[in-house]
Amino acid sequence: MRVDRELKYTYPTSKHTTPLQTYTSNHPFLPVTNKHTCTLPTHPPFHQQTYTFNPFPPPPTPSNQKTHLYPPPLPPTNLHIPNPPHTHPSTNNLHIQPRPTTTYTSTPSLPRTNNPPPTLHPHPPHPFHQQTYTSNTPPAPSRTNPTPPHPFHQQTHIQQPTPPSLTTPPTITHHTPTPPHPLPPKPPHPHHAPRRTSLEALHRTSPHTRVDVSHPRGRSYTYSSSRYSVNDGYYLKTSSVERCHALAFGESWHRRRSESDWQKRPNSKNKMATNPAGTGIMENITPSDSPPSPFDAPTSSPLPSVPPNTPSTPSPSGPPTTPFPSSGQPRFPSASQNRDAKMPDLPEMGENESPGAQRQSQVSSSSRNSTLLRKNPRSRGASETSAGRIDPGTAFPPYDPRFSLSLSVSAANGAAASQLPLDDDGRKKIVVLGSGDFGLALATRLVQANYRVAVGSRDPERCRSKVEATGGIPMTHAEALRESAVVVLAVPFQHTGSLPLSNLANKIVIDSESCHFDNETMHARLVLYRRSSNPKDRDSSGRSQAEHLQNLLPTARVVKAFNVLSAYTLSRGIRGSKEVPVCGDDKEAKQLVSEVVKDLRLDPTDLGGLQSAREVEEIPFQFFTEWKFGVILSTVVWCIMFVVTLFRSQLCSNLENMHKPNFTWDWSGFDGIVRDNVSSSSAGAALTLLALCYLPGVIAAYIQLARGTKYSEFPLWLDTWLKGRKHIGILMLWNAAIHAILVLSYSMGSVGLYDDTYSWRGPTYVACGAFTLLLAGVLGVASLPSVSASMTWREFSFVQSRVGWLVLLLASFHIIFNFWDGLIKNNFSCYFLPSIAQLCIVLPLLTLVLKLPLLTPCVDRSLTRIRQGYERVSLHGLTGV
Ligand SMILES: NC(=O)C1=CN([C@@H]2O[C@H](COP(=O)(O)OP(=O)(O)OC[C@H]3O[C@@H](n4cnc5c(N)ncnc54)[C@H](OP(=O)(O)O)[C@@H]3O)[C@@H](O)[C@H]2O)C=CC1
Ligand SMILES: [Cu+2]
Repeated sequence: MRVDRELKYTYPTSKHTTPLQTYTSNHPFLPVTNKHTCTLPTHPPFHQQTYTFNPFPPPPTPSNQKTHLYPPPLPPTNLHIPNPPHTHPSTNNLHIQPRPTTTYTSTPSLPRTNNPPPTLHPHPPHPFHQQTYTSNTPPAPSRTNPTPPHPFHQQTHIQQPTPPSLTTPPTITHHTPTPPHPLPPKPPHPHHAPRRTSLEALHRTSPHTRVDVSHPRGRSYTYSSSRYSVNDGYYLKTSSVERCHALAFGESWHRRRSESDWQKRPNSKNKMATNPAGTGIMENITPSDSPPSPFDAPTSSPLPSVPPNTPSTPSPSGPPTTPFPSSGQPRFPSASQNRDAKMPDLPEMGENESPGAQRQSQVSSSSRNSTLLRKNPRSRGASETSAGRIDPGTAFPPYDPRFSLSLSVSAANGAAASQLPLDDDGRKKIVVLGSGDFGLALATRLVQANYRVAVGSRDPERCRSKVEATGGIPMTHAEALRESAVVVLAVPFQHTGSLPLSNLANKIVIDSESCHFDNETMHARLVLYRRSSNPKDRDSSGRSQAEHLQNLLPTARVVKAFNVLSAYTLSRGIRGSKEVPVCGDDKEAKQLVSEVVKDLRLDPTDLGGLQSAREVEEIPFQFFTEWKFGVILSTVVWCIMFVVTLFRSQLCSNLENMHKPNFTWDWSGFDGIVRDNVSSSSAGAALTLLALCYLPGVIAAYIQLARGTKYSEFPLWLDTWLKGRKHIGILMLWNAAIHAILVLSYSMGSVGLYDDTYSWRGPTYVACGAFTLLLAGVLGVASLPSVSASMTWREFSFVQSRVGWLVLLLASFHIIFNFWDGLIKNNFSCYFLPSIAQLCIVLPLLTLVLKLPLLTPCVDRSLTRIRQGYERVSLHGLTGV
């Protein structure tokens, strides 16, 4: 008796869009038992499959001789056996024969188990029974071109991908069938969906790929070392990656800030959408740029998917992505990623225009750096390519939104770093040129890290004592350069020409210079660099010193590093970790320098190519760049409040009486300026700033809902606003604290809390104020990088979003209960100026009112889907399904 057996595995690949994928293979199983488990030894447990065997094994025939030791790559989540002749009409099944058939369909709605699938047919199929395998995909080929079936094995193969072989991992092909139903398929319940982390999927598709994951929040160094090894790859726990909306290949989830930026990386999105193994699994790795927001429904599948049939190339009409750096997070010409990766993108990593392989190597770097790179609004080109993605729903965004996720991937088979030469004692040898403050401080740290440091000087005898005090060895430049192939330049750039440059040929030269020490020169250079909005001009006029050095030393491999440190902190010993951006065009040299940085107990951050040095060199000279927006905003708000209180409390009474005879200026009211005006101005400013923390997220949500996609750019003002929320929040806390302190110190006695006029409102509003202050403090503390780094993403999101909204509500009640009557009434005195309570309650109420519709289930669901990558109308011209 011969039975041809086919197993058909159908499973959903995408939550919203997907056509079911069907894998069919012939398995002449042995009839040992009717239960057998095959496990792929090199894969995670979810590969375990259970097979049920037909008791009637077919003898090998020419058409049926393939032996598969391993099951197909993706296991059936369930085998669902409908009554053979009746299949649901909506599945577009093809029935060749109405005779007894065995139909295997996996349905996402059934719980996935490891139990053996049910017997293939309630009755053992007759060997000659024709078996028909149905698929949810249109079976046109089999209808039009039916291969004459073997007389004993009449079969209809609606889809027959290449069966898995023993040696090469099977590939999964994507089919883009007509959607069987006009409505998108219901997303599988998260518990039923196959649980694969993004990195597991990545690991499966590219098992020899190394994945570095850093935490989406906080400075990258916090998590830069968190790697979890699995087999020969790396993966991170589900929660970490999925919650962060991990990104594939560390790129492409960045938001594109401008057309020119987009043009710099025309293939970035393609890189994300097409995975190297061609398996399509990568679609589970979502380029979702925004971290989970308050609107992210917990019911969403852990891995939001991108519609597979959505072209990944953007429309030529404009930059398609959302504002985020997602993070997330990329401004560098080399780095992108993700997010943007934002991020984002990470979500917004450094993005470089450099194409191809160089770009790949930069990808890993770009994600990383971001914390150190403050966005300079004036230098949009290269720097802004790394735009981070921000979660509009979280009031205090991560320390650097470009870090919403930094996920970098680099090929593990890349060249290994060359080794530093060792001395007889096994110490690594390195050269420091220059015996100035920085050279000596660096030498000290290197010696502490068990390096043999040759300090090159124009006059070794003169600096001998200083150098020897560090543990270094004073030498002439030429002597020192014979010591090692790795040289740190600790000589001011303008004196580089007096060094024996020919001796630097073929060496790895670490340029530690930030900017010219000469203020005038430095200023000139920065102006030159920032003046032009055209990246081309900047390339020609604003080249970094590291690039100049590379031009000067064409055979050397220049790496920029250490410039963000100061001699002072180096010599005193840095507590904890410190991020040190490293950039250079030579990957191997960069890797080696990174090792040196690590040896000094610092955290190297790969920023990609040497061009990134343009921004790296400016880092030490940035001056509260990120705070600018928040400080200006809060100052303006506070001043408005103060002027209003000044008029209403002090000026108006005088101004209105000025025309009266015998008018004399009444100064009595001015006594309370510090006590009352400052207190109420601070209170009003605090409440307004709190609303301003949450308002942009609400506006962003409406924009996303209106556009039906998150892959479109927010207006610049909104983008700036979103990114400034953290600082606005901290300044809000500052104002609230001032108000609380002043009220407690001066006003408590005069408030009359327990007057009859206040009745229950007195204690209530005070309690609201107290809780507001307390919870606002929690918000502020949770936004500290060290604190947020210790929280999970969900905890962080909960605090910044849910608790934040609660604070806004309590603060509004604090005002409402206090000024119960005065909120509505206005006696229109004092030039129609509103009272401070009326003024400061407007924005909170507006924000709360706008937020309410977003909480309704249908709107919430739509928004959640959009933020998971669903596009109602794709930017690429296709309609999302
Ligand atoms: N100071 C700091 O905190 C930091 C400095 N840096 C960078 O490190 C570099 C050195 O800084 P720093 O040590 O503070 O500077 P210093 O002026 O203290 O030292 C510079 C050293 O360079 C050598 N030098 C000076 N003039 C010449 C010349 N004409 N030809 C050859 N060598 C010369 C001298 O060493 P000798 O007499 O032995 O030849 C001198 O000690 C700079 O590029 C700076 O940007 C980077 C980060 C922090
Ligand atoms: Cu108050």
